[in-house]
Amino acid sequence: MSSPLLTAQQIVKNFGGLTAVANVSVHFDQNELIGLIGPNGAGKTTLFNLLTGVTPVTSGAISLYTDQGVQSLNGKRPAEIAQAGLSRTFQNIRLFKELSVLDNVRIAMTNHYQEGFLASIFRVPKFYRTEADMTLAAQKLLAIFDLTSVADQPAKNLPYGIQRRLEIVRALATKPKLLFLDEPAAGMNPEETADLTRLIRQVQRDFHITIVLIEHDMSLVMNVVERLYVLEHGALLAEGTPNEIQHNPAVIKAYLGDEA
Ligand SMILES: Nc1ncnc2c1ncn2[C@@H]1O[C@H](COP(=O)(O)OP(=O)(O)OP(=O)(O)O)[C@@H](O)[C@H]1O
Repeated sequence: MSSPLLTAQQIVKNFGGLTAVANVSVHFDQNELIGLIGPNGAGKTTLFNLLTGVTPVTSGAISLYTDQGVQSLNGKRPAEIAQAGLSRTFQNIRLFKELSVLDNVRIAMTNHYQEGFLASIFRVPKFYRTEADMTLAAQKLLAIFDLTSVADQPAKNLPYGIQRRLEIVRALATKPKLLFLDEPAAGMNPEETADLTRLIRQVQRDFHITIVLIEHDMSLVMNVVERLYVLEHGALLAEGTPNEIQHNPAVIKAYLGDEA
């Protein structure tokens, strides 16, 4: 039996008259790799924003299962949610472009515990004793992701696919229990997408974390995830294994129709 990590029950988000997320319930278990798919405007990014505190829910309950019991995430700010163990990447790349690859990772580590960029930049987070320890940990992460040779380069010099990889490293630098990836393969060529697929699998396995992935690239999703949720017009259309989803008539009609 898998144990739950995060549950969202009957989540609703209204933007004025528009219901972007309509009564959606999902659960993500420990060490799971889950896909979230659906047509444009289905509410996928909004759901990520709700779960990570970027946008407040209109109604519904978000609960995180921890060693200390169940913790409600409702009303928590993004920094508090990050501290609770949820980390994410965004659709658009959000690196500090002028800073080195290594500093991008070090800042991500410190951001976990401090609110402001300036306040955090020279502080060492709790889980490292010294700045040297933190730098060593950042270097180790870069090595795992094959980024050692570019550690001293400004992030802006990296090719697009490598920048996206660095974003995942930054999200991992906060030592999350749950990692949300919002279209990590967007804009990548097939070779970069194949590399990324391997990387996501490796991260989930080696870091023993739960990963939730929004993705338009169906080959990536179907190859990598264990379970999928499908959203349409803000509502949950289906849930199942990749095989079940691929054969679900409602999903084929709503989303896979042009690929089936
Ligand atoms: N801040 C906002 N204010 C008003 N409407 C919003 C806001 N954010 C999202 N929406 C609307 O909510 C709906 C869901 O959008 P969302 O971006 O979550 O969809 P998505 O499934 O992530 O789409 P895509 O695959 O194109 O990224 C859309 O109709 C969108 O226009």
